[in-house]
Amino acid sequence: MAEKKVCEDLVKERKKCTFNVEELTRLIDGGEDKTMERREVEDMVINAGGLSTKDEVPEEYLSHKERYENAIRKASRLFEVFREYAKTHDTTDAFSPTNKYRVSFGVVKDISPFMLHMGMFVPTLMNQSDPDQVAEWLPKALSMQYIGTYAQTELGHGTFLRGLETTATYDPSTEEFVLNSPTLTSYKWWPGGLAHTANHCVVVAQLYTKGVCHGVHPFLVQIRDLETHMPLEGIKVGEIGPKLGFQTANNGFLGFNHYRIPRRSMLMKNAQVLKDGTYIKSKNDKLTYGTMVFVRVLIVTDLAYELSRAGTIAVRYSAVRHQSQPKPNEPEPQILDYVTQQHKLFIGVATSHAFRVTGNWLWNSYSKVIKDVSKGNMDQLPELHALACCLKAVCSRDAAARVEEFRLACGGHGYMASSNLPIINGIVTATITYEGEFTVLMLQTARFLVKAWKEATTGKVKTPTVSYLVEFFKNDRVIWENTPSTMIKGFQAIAAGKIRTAYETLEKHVKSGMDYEDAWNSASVQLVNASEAHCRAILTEISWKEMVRLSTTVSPSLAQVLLQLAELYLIYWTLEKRGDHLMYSTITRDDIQKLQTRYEELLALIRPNAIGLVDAFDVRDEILNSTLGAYDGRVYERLMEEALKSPLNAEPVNQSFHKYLKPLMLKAKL
Ligand SMILES: CCCCC/C=C\C/C=C\C/C=C\CCC(=O)SCCNC(=O)CCNC(=O)[C@H](O)C(C)(C)COP(=O)(O)OP(=O)(O)OC[C@H]1O[C@@H](n2cnc3c(N)ncnc32)[C@H](O)[C@@H]1OP(=O)(O)O
Ligand SMILES: Cc1cc2nc3c(=O)[nH]c(=O)nc-3n(C[C@H](O)[C@H](O)[C@H](O)COP(=O)(O)OP(=O)(O)OC[C@H]3O[C@@H](n4cnc5c(N)ncnc54)[C@H](O)[C@@H]3O)c2cc1C
Repeated sequence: MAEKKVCEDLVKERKKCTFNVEELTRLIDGGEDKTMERREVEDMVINAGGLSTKDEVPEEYLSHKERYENAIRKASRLFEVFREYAKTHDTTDAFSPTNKYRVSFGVVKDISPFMLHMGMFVPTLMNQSDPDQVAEWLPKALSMQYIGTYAQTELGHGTFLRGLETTATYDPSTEEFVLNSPTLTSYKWWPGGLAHTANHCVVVAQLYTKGVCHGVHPFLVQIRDLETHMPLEGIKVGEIGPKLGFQTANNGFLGFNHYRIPRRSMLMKNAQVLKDGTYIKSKNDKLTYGTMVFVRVLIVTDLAYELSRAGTIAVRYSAVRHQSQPKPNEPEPQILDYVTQQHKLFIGVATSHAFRVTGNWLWNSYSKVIKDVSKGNMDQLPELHALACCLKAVCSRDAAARVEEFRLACGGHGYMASSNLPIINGIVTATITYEGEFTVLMLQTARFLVKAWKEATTGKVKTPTVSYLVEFFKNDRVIWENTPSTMIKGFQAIAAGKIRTAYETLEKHVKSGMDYEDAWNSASVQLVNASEAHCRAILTEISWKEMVRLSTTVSPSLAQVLLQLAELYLIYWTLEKRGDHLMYSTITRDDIQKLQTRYEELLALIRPNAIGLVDAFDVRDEILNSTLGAYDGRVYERLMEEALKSPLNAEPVNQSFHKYLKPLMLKAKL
């Protein structure tokens, strides 16, 4: 088939670009070799038989059941393709931010029913099992003989893990654990793939041995027969029903009726139960929560990727869409030329870069701390936990806001399922809740910050990410200059100031006679604000420093663009938080006006590169799945082509006319 022509607007936009798009793509991927490899994987998947979505009825028209079956068919075929690839390639980076397997969105549009298998089941087996268990289970999980999920949340409790009700009681006479769901609220509820996909799962349950409860621990549990896939006796399993998004994730429920599993089914890297029922404690009981920390860390770079998908759609559409006539007798401008539109779009693009570089930095910190933990050194674990919590929470909330802004920037067409913005919205919004709910994670970081504040009052802090607190003691009002380093110092002063205020409020409540827990609750709005401010201080500092560092590794033309994006991100947030800056620095109305002017200058400087910037994200049309965002910009043609796929358009008159409308019309005549 002849290549369809690229829309003239996009041809012109691409000519305006001042930097080498391919150079930026390689930087985003982490190097030329990574870009080549990613493209190789994408070509392999897109061209593999049985995976193309091109000529299919769009999945939104399928029933709930058909949609799941379609997702399973494709996810299975995709796995086969990857299995072939893994025979000759190193695939370990599937568990790192540079993972090249995001191509799966080109196969299953929404969430794959295998997401939890690769995202949490396999990592938990790898990181929580002892070496013998890893040797036995991991090959089976990696080859999909064991299809798994991570079953922790229950109907009654998701946040409060110590409150989980599922029990695993050790019976030394048979050397087995007895799993039981004593109440309705103890049923597992939510795990992805649990409903009809998984035959195994990691179950988090309260461990009882010798009549003593030792808290929650992970167990590997078979739930379905490997031949027939029937639920095993003592297992009640099913699907929880439609949700806002995640339609093909196959989220399920699970109950146990005195269901027996062998002693060695407990994941025993950290804690153990011996044959006689003796309990050996973990060096640190929070190691059981390790998979959650791992996923929270990965979510930050994944959000950057989702922003790159949504941004590509909205920016390309904005270059193709013309609307209104500000100047009489002149053509309608591209909506991308409206400065308000640039304000909606460019901060989303800049945020994608800020999250990617901060996410990579967080991943490096995580890898270092986990290495230390494996040698028995847990010193940095609290700081890592505090960082992962607030970054996951704030980035997911910001990303959801940015995706919504991208959708709004596409006007009515952004509301179409065929734009793919609604599905991306559903995927991103879910991250605010799963893997630790927003407020709950912010309060975890606040616990750390309160301790850090107490430490800082002695003039020293042990952890580098809060060293700014000591600076604040010397000078609690930053002397303002409109420079990046002052803006960063400003965010640190705001964080320190808000931590101090929250801490003082907490102390005041305690001194007034409140229990610490009640005082904490009373101060919790301020504590969440303090966590947010701390996170903004981290995001602004790390994203700026990383972008500056990267700019020294690329050509001058690209360096200029990277610095513009980094500055835009800093100024955007300085302006957003101008009230806070007024409290903790000498910033003046005049400084703020100058920053606003600079912000608008940056929008104008970025404008010619808008299409180049999203082209550099290099999200293929097959992965973008969007009528509005395709590389060729044939927006209207695609919207019509997709509309014509509606089953309602298969016949000129729908039968409901004869059944309902006609009788209604006839009655009107009487
Ligand atoms: C955009 C697409 C993204 C794609 C991402 C990629 C892959 C994704 C794959 C799968 C994800 C898909 C679906 C999601 C699946 C799930 O949601 S799984 C379920 C997740 N559940 C949670 O996250 C539960 C949240 N709750 C908790 O983590 C804990 O219960 C709690 C809130 C932290 C409280 O725990 P508790 O035991 O009560 O602790 P307490 O508050 O008393 O604190 C005690 C001290 O322990 C410290 N601590 C707590 N957690 C950790 C930890 N993980 N590591 C280190 N330390 C920890 C805490 O700070 C306290 O310290 P103090 O010194 O006492 O202050
Ligand atoms: C799409 C999706 C996929 C998921 N996949 C999985 C999965 O695969 N496996 C799995 O085990 N789980 C999964 N979950 C469950 C998820 O991890 C939990 O829903 C999440 O951790 C939040 O817990 P919760 O639902 O109990 O919320 P709740 O804790 O009940 O939250 C409700 C409200 O109460 C507030 N609140 C609760 N505790 C406190 C507190 N201490 N202080 C202040 N406010 C508080 C919260 O801020 C929130 O506003 C999934 C959830 C979703 C939405």
